[in-house]
Amino acid sequence: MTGTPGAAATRDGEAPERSPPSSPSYDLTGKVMLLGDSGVGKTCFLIQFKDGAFLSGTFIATVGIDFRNKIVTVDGAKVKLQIWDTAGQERFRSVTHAYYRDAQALLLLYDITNKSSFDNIRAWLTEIDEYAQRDVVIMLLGNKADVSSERVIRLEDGEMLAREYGVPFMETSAKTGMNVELAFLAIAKELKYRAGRQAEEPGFQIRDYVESQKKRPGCCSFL
Ligand SMILES: Nc1nc2c(ncn2[C@@H]2O[C@H](COP(=O)(O)OP(=O)(O)OP(=O)(O)O)[C@@H](O)[C@H]2O)c(=O)[nH]1
Repeated sequence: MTGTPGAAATRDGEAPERSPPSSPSYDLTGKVMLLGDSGVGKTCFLIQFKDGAFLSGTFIATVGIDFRNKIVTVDGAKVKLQIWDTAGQERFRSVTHAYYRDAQALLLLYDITNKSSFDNIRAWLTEIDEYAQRDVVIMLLGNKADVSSERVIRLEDGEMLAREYGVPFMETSAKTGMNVELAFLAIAKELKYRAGRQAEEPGFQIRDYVESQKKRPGCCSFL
């Protein structure tokens, strides 16, 4: 929601590229980018994860790029996630392209109440193919699952698209918090698995993990 074009904000009072301190309070770090059309809820998704709060009211589009850090614990390891919130508006694309190559994971959001945000997912995936690392972790998220009365994209449509591209998928709500933490935890688990991967180890499968953990819209009392 805030930021300066072409420059990374330092909201946490910490420069994003600064080297870790001599005895870091985490075991590994990972860069995660939030992508998707303007208004799908990327900033709210990040704030819900970081602060457990939902920003309602006037929509203020992100300018350029912004970031927040959060440390999560997975399987006994502390993973510091450096999360980049990008501007969805077309005019900021050249700014965000520069950040793709450093990202280990991408959360690609559409809005279940906005058909064009879903239709544009293919274009986002083409862009990812062009600018991101080959082995980047991608997760597709259908956000605003709390607004069932305005839904235009069915759960099955999201599932089908994700299957086509071989990526994990969930519907989420930055408002209620549904599946928000799970999305980041799954990414952190995948990054931890990759960092310590042993040839003989049975592989961690992020899609299986997400399928086993996710909540479906309407399933839960907090919706
Ligand atoms: N009901 C509901 N509203 C949401 C949700 N997430 C975001 N919103 C609303 O959607 C609007 C856009 O949210 P943002 O998080 O600013 O969208 P964005 O994707 O960051 O937009 P850009 O910064 O332009 O890329 C705001 O009015 C939010 O309050 C959600 O899960 N449920």
